[in-house]
Amino acid sequence: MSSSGGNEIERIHIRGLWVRFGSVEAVRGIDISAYAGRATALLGRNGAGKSTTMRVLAGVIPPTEGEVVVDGVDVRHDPLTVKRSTGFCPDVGGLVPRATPWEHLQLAARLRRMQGWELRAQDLLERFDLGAAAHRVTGGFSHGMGRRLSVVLAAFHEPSVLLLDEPFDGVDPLGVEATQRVISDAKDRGAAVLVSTHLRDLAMEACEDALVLRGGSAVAALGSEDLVGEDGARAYRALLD
Ligand SMILES: Nc1ncnc2c1ncn2[C@@H]1O[C@H](COP(=O)(O)OP(=O)(O)OP(=O)(O)O)[C@@H](O)[C@H]1O
Repeated sequence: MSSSGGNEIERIHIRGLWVRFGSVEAVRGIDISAYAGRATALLGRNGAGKSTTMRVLAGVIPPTEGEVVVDGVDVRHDPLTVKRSTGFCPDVGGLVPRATPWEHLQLAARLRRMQGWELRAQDLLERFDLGAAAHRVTGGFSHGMGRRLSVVLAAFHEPSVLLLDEPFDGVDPLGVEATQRVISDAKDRGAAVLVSTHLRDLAMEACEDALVLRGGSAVAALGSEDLVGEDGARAYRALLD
């Protein structure tokens, strides 16, 4: 962990990140700083490099080049610690079709040696309206139910870095509200939150900062007030062209 010019704790520190898949340059030299108690929106068109950046931060794929430090740990040196300390809601997948939400939470608790996890698990499932489905296999879940469970799993162990990739996609208003509360609770306990989404208005409600990616590069770092409402929509559109 390092500190910004003020007294903020920098929980995500990316400098000169490049990710290549063969000849495809998914991420082309981006820098990101994200701080304790703040949420940052990662915006950009399809293929801009948002999910790839999230996966690197979660320790799922290695950076091709560049420095990526998550809560003081270099992902290149210790991806396992990074995996444990982050909470990651991937844009797709991540759920075991033959397991129930309760079994997912049980496994997550065992892997992290969490004590007294049951009450928190129950509370999160209720908040996300998944209480009645707690013992149903996820293979039969609707898209929105799967999204909501993925957010629950990411937030469950109260990580210091919460990474939510398209958490609002196909989620109903109650699920959106529960997700906004998870983001705000995470900020209150000092986590840094990164939210990748196409839903600019929802992102601006949850986030203080925004980073716009285009073709794997960062084209703007803004405060959320710059991207709100119709003026914000126009400003955002201009950044995408
Ligand atoms: N495993 C992979 N192998 C090859 N190319 C990949 C792989 N993952 C991502 N890419 C490519 O990298 C680029 C960035 O993809 P990425 O998924 O990061 O974009 P995104 O901004 O999350 O897009 P979306 O909004 O559609 O989810 C795209 O051109 C994509 O095809």
